[in-house]
Amino acid sequence: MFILVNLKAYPCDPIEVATAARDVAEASGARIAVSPQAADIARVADTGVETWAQHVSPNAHGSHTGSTLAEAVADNGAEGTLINHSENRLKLADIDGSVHAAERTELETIVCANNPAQVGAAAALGPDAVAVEPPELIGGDVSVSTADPGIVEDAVAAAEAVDPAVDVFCGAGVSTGDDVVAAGDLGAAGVLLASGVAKADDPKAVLEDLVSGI
Ligand SMILES: O=C(CO)COP(=O)(O)O
Repeated sequence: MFILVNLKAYPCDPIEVATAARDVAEASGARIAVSPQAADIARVADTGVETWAQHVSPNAHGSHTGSTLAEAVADNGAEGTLINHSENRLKLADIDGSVHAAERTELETIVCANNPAQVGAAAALGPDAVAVEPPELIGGDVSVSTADPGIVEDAVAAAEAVDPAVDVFCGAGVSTGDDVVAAGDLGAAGVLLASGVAKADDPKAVLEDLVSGI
C-alpha cells in the first residue's frame, strides 16, 4: 500500500511532516510520499522523502501567468502529482492536458474523482492511478473504507473495466492503520490522506500507526 499525505494548505510544518514520513518509510519499508504546497516542493524533496505536487497545469512554458508547470515541479524534486483534487477541480480537457504534461516530465500521476463513474472517465485518460474521494467524507473522522466501502469496490471495478493497468487509491477520513488495511482489502493500491497527519499533534506517531498493518 502506498500512503500519500496531502498537506493541502494546512498550517503545519511541511519539513516536520516530511522528515517524519521519510524516517517512517525507511524504518518500515512502506512507500510514503508527501504532497506539500508548490512553493515548498524543493525543501520537502531535500529531506529525501518522496515528494508529490498537489496539481500541475496543462500548460508548457509560455505566457501562462499563475501556472504550476510540470517541468518546474519535476525540476524541484517532485516525483509525481495529484490532478483534479476535489478541492481543485479541472475541466475534462485540462485533466487530459495535465496528465500529458506530467507524462512529458516523467511525473507519476493520480487523477482524483468523486465517484466510480468519474473514476472510469479518469482511467480512460491513462494516468498511473485514479483516486476516489467522496467529498462529503473529506476532512471527517470516519474513513471512506468504513463509511462507504461499496464506493471503493465500485471504483476498483470501474477502473478495471476501462484499463486494468490503472491503480485505484481511496481517500477521505483515513487516519489509522486499520483504515489502510481496510482500504487494501477493498482492492485499493494505496490511500490519500490529509487532516489525520497534517492536523496531528504528533505526525510521526500517526504515520507509524498508518503503516503498522501493511
Ligand atoms: O482530500 C484528501 C486527500 O487528498 C483527504 O483528506 P482527509 O484525509 O483530511 O479526509
